[in-house]
Amino acid sequence: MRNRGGTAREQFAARRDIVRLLPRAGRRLVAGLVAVNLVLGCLPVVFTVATAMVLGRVPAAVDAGLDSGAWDSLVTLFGVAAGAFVARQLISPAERAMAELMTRRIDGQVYDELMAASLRSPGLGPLEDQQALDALRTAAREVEFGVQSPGRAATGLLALIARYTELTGSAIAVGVVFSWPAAVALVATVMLFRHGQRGGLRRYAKTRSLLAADQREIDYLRELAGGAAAGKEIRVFGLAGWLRQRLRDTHLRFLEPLWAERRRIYLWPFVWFSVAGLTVTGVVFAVVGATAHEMTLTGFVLTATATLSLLRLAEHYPEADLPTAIGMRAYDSVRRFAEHVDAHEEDSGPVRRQTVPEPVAAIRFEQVGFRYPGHQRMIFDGLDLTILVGRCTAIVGVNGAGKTTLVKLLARLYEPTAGRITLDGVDIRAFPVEEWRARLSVIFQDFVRYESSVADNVGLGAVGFLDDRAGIREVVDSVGLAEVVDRLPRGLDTRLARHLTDGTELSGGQWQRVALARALFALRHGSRVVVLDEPTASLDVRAETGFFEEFAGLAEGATTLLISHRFSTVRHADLIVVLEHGRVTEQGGHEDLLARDGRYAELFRLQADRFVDTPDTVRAVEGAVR
Ligand SMILES: Nc1ncnc2c1ncn2[C@@H]1O[C@H](COP(=O)(O)OP(=O)(O)OP(=O)(O)O)[C@@H](O)[C@H]1O
Repeated sequence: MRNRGGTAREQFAARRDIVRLLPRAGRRLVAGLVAVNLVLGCLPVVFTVATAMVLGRVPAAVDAGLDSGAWDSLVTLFGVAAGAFVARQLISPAERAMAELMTRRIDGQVYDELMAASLRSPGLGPLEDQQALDALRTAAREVEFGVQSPGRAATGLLALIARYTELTGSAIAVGVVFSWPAAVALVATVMLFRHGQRGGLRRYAKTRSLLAADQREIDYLRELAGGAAAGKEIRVFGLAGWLRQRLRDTHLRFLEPLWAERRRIYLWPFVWFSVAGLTVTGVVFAVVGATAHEMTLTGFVLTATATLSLLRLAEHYPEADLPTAIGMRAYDSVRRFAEHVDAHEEDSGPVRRQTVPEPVAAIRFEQVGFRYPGHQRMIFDGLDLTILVGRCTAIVGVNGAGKTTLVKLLARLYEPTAGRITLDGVDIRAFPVEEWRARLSVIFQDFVRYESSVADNVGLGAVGFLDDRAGIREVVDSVGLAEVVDRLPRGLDTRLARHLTDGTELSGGQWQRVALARALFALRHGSRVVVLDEPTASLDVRAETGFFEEFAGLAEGATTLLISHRFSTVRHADLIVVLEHGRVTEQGGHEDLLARDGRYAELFRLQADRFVDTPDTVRAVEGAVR
């Protein structure tokens, strides 16, 4: 991770990075904000000088009377001071509006960059890599809410122009009318104090970044407490108290180091500033007092007010200090995330551009080895598996055997760490990943329930054909959803989300049929291989019994990979493969495997027994009821 903020060189690099972001806001806006900040920096100096001159000239003007030139010049100077004051009041809101616009433009582009990096990744690697996820979440949170974002860092940097212009102007005033050494001493005091304070802020920023994991846990717990997803279980299990306590503990763990750091930032600079500031002011005023008889009234007033203005500039600049200290961390995170994505991309080897041929014989896993990034455990080790084209292959295995992982490898969401997967002898890495995926239609166990219309939920199986309404209608009817859809208030256009106006919610089984329809729709539009991960998990017994015949009819001719715990679902498959300990341990037809009396037969009988009323099971159930 880049460590911003330690040495002067790193601070310079951080500033340079902010400057590089500025052109994203548009040259005219940047030039406008620079000009406005320069003016905002000059106006207080003009006000101070004009006021001092007004005060210095009052005695002479009073002596000379209302019709005198001295009185006129007094009125003119008063007009200048008042003008400077009013102009500042008017220009400040304009500066804030321009700064808002700049923040939005820069953050918008940085967010786009982040999303592009996130979606650019062909695989899931970066989204399951803990460090990459940390970077993604930090970046997304800051940029999305624009609190301490890169956009704020950019506007904060420009706001410094106003502060330092005022500082320079006030120092010049003190130097010209009083003493250059005093001006230098005052500026040095101001800068020293600023340095100390910014050091504190940098430490604060660092502490904050070290607490990213706690911040993530807070986000998660908040989502859990406020979201509908966990709402049922929290209420049924009475988890509200546990959740509140955990939120409180995590919050405290997160906030306590921050509070401590904040105390250090506010307390010690305040003490040092008081000591140093009072000493320098005391010395300046002592010298002013001693030489007052040699000074004009204007010089005296100007020295006093400019000195006080200068010292006021040693304070914390809320519009600039925190945003420049923290804002770029989000941008660093965007870059770190993009680097992770690129690193994962390199892992998947060079992209070759061979066109995916029409499958003829088989897809083969050849001596495939795989472990998840960042994990040591081999999920597959020397896996050989053949998926025959045009046939239905079923994969069975206990929980955690690697069935879903196998699908992820097939869809190239991950690449094997050893061996290869081939289509008719060609390594699938030779095909452009998006072209390969267009030939696959995968419905995962946790398929996505898009908060969109029924038509979209089906049509997203082949996004280029979303306007094929007739095709969507046909697959919806073929999976037995016709009646359900006809009863919906807006038919196919009903949105499937209860919280949306006119939206509705489907049952688990109905959703599963929607997912099946999505797979079938993909098949109509160019996909050749259908993969269904637990397709009957939410179907009722009647629907499950008929599932295989129905689906086989609908997906006629397609290569099907079926993953299920339910043996009643897989028993009709052409080939059943038992996956265990990262390898294929048995394969064959249902009857074959039963006759072999191995693992498949054992698991099949175990499941079948649950549905057969043997005297033993009847006795057991009756005993349990009594
Ligand atoms: N993203 C991941 N990162 C690390 N390990 C993972 C990841 N996903 C799965 N695993 C591990 O890989 C193994 C295989 O998981 P997989 O989901 O493929 O099993 P499965 O056979 O589909 O299980 P189930 O029948 O329960 O759905 C498990 O031990 C799991 O802990």
